[in-house]
Amino acid sequence: MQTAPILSVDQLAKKFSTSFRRSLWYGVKDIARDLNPSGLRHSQTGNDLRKTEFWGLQDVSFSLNRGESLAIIGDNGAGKSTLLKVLNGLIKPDVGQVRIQGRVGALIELGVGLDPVLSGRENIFVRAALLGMSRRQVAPLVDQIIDFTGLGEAIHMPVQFYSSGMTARLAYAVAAHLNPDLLLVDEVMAVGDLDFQRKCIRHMQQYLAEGGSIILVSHVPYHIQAVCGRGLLLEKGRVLFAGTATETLDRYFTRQHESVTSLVERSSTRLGPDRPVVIGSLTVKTAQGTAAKSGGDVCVTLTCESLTSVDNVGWSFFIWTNDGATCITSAINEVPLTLKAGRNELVCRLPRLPLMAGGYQLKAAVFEIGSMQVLAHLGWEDAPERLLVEEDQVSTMKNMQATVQQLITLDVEWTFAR
Ligand SMILES: Nc1ncnc2c1ncn2[C@@H]1O[C@H](COP(=O)(O)OP(=O)(O)OP(=O)(O)O)[C@@H](O)[C@H]1O
Repeated sequence: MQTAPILSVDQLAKKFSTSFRRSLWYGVKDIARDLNPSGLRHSQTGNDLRKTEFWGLQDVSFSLNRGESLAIIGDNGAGKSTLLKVLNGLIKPDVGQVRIQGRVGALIELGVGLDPVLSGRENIFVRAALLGMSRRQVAPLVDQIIDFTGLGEAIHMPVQFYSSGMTARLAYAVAAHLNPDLLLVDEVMAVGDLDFQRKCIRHMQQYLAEGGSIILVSHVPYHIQAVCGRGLLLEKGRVLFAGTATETLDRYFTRQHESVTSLVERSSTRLGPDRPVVIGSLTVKTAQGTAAKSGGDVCVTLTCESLTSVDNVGWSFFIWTNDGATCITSAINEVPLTLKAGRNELVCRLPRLPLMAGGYQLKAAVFEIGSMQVLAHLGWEDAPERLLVEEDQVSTMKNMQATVQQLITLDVEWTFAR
C-alpha cells in the first residue's frame, strides 16, 4: 500500500523586494488582497513581480516520503534557507502549496525559537509546549536532550550567554528529540565543533533508520553524503537538478569546476629545459580500468613525460574534497624511482579505497628526493583532476565512519616506474 508523502511541495514561489520600504508597502497590500480577494480589482496576483521585487524561490516542487532524506544544495543566495523557512512556516509563500503530515523539528536560524532570557533547560519545556506537548510528555525526554547537548551545568544558564556553538547544541538537541516526523536542519550545525557535528550526523543516521525524514541544507559534502539519499540543486531560487545526493553534489561541483577551468587555463604541457618533467594524467581506476568504487581495490596512476632520464624521483598524490576546501588524505612515495626519457607511468595500489561515493579532487606532485625540489605538479596552480567514486552497497556503511572523521589514512602499495 502506498503511503502519502510526509512532505509535498507544489510549485512554490516566494518573492522579495530589494527595497525595505516597498516590501512593507507590498506587505500591507498583500494582506488587504488576502482579506478581500475580489475587492482589489487591479491588484496583481502572487505570480507577478512588482517594482524592485525578485524571485527568492520559483516553481519549486518535490515530495519526501517517510524515512527519506533530502539535501538542498546551492550557492550562497540560491534560496536554500528561504525554502526551509517556508517549509517551517516561518515565511508565507506567494505561490504554491506545502503539505506536511506530522510534526516538524527545525534547526534553521541560530537562536530562532529559543528565548534568550530563559535557561537552556527552561527552553526545552517552552519549545515542547509550542509543539503541543504536555509537561508529562516532555519530562522523560529532558535528560536525554540535556545529555545530547553536552552543556553540563551551562544548561541552567540563560541562553543569551551561550556561544554560537552552545546555542547550536541546544537547538539541535531540542529539535531532534521532541519526536519530530520531519527534521529540517540548516547548516547552523556547522558552528558546532567537530565532535558535535559527528554526534549530529550519527543521530541523523539513526533517526532515519527509525523512519524519520530529514531535509538538510549544507555546504559540507561529507555531511550530505553521510545523511542524505537524495539531493535538490537550487540556482537563483529554481530547481536546477534533482537526483541522488551523490549525483546532485557531483552536478554542483562539476558546474563550479567548469567555471574554474574556464578561468584558469591548464599550464603549458610542453616539455622544455625549464620544464624537464610534465604530468600528463592522474587517474584512480580498478586494475581493469573501470571506475573506482567505494571500498574497492584501485590503482592511482600518474603518467608523466620526462625530457631526460632522472634519478632519485619521488611522487605524491592528494585527495581533496570536491569543493577543494579540505585535503582528505595524501600519500607520498619516498623510495627513489628513476624516470626514463619519454613517457613514464607511476602506479600506487590502494587495496581498499576508503572514500564514500561522490566527487573528489586529485592533485599530485613529482619531486626530487633529498632536495624536495618539485619537478612537476598537477592541480595546484592549474585545475585539479576530478575523481568520481561510485557507490558500493556492501562497503558504503563501513566507510562512512572514516569519511565523517574527514582525515583518512591510506593503505598503499607503490609500484615502480614503468
Ligand atoms: N527577508 C528578505 N528580504 C529580501 N531578500 C531576501 C530576504 N530573505 C532572503 N532574501 C534573498 O533571497 C535570496 C535567497 O536567500 P537565502 O538566504 O534563501 O539563500 P541561501 O541559499 O540560504 O544562501 P546561503 O548559502 O548564503 O545561506 C537572496 O538573494 C537573499 O538576499
